[in-house]
Amino acid sequence: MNPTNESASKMDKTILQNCQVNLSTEALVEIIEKRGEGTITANGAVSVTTGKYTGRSPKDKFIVNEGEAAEQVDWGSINKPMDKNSFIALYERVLEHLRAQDTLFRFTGWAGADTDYRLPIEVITEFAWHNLFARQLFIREDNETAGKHNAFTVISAPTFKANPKRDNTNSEAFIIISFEERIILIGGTEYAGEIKKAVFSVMNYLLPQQEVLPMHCSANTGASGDTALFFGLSGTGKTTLSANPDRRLIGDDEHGWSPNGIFNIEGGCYAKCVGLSEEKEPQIYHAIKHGAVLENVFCHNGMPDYSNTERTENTRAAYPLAHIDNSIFPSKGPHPKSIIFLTADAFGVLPPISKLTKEQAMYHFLSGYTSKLAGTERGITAPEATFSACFGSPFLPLAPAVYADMLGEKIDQYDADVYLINTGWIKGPFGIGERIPLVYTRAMVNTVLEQSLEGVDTVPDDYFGLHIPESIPGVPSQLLKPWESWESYSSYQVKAAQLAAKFHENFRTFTKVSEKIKNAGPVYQG
Ligand SMILES: Nc1ncnc2c1ncn2[C@@H]1O[C@H](COP(=O)(O)OP(=O)(O)O)[C@@H](O)[C@H]1O
Ligand SMILES: C=C(OP(=O)(O)O)C(=O)O
Ligand SMILES: [Mn+2]
Repeated sequence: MNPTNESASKMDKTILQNCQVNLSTEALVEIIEKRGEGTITANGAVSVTTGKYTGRSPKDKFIVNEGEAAEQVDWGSINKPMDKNSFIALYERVLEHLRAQDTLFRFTGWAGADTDYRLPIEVITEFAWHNLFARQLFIREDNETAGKHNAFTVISAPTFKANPKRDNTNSEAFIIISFEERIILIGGTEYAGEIKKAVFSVMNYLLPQQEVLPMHCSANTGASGDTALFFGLSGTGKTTLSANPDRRLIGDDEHGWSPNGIFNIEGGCYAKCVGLSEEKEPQIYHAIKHGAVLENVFCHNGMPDYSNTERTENTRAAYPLAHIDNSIFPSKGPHPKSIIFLTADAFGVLPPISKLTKEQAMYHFLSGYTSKLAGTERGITAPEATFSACFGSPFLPLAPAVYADMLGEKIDQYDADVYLINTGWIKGPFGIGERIPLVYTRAMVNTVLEQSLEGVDTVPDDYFGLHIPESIPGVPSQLLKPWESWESYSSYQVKAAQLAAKFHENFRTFTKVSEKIKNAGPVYQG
């Protein structure tokens, strides 16, 4: 069976005949320019804007309440149900809309770099640039056609606007997953991040059925095959910190952990561009070239201006892994030795680095304390403290405990060390000032990855019960102990107590967790 063939698709003939399939990067770039969808910047990338939706729109996301999913999904404010009839009616309307287009684009490929666990996907888009995005972000066809059946179909119809009253959506935008029909239906929004994160949500449902842990993390590996994972909610540094000239990149955002090791779900990266500079992030800076897609980046005379946040703070660059010179293909790696939880603390009280015990690791994974950064979700305009279970709750169709239990077993089985690294804000003389400088975070990460923290003395922290290393080469010691940046210990105490209370309050929702894990939270009880 030829995977690009119509027989591999569930889509109707009229639509398939209207699709240009798996066009080359060059052909897509040419079409994008010709159709006026985007312009070519001085560095050769395609530059597009996405109108009103410049970040994900979690309120517009639904899962169809049907079949097995009805039982399995952890329904609530994140996983909102849509009834099957509403879904089918809206799907038919979107198909009608697609049939009326002059041309459509179809990408066929895979999610999952491990051939044992990959999911066949097809992405049908109205816009050529969304197709280029899919080509760069997912895994392209190879000559193997084995397993290429029952593909999950992603439909991106941004110019179709829903009518909430008629269609039972929340707004004109919608992101709807049907596990039974194997369809992701996206409309009303042009933000390409919805496409990749919806596929990730699907993998978060399907992989645990195969005993594989899906993870919202980046991954890289050192010369000796020492793999590291970097978990973190959007904007905490997964992409930035996994790009490291001394280590090989596996992937920047979504991975599976199987009995074979780690595999990337994707074939490309989606980097935040705000404040991007050649000096601080050279690999990402140079990955933005012909074939890359820039989203909502302001350009002056064709020159990208990464400092401009006029359209959004959530400016993005999508490029294939091959644009990073030391990336691994196929993107797989051995079982991890080091696991880093990235958090961006906006209170200025969490230490920039601490080593976690096994119980603390479970506690912090379930808590997922961090800040939502401006722009990645609609309505977020300043850093906002949040608890996002497993550092990725918007993408988890199942209960957090499912993923946490799997992680705990794997940490035990492969004896991985777990660290909490805070890439958030530190107290300055005039308040919660700047973000911890990237050079220092990189120094901390490198120390962890070189296993150089073994045997280093630690200082306990009075509020969170964390173990803080006394010193790290290249990092001012004062920075390691957050209270030393405050004008007085008592002013630090006020904020630390507030945050500890938030941790406890949030953790009350995890009723089934063992006492040992419950007790691994902040030592300060209020
Ligand atoms: N200390 C730091 N550690 C990591 N990232 C930082 C730090 N300070 C500033 N940043 C910036 O924060 C952003 C992190 O975003 P990114 O790596 O894309 O996050 P993620 O991949 O987790 O969504 C980048 O724009 C990076 O330049
Ligand atoms: C693309 C996104 O995630 P991340 O910032 O984790 O790459 C997103 O949250 O829209
Ligand atoms: Mn990222």
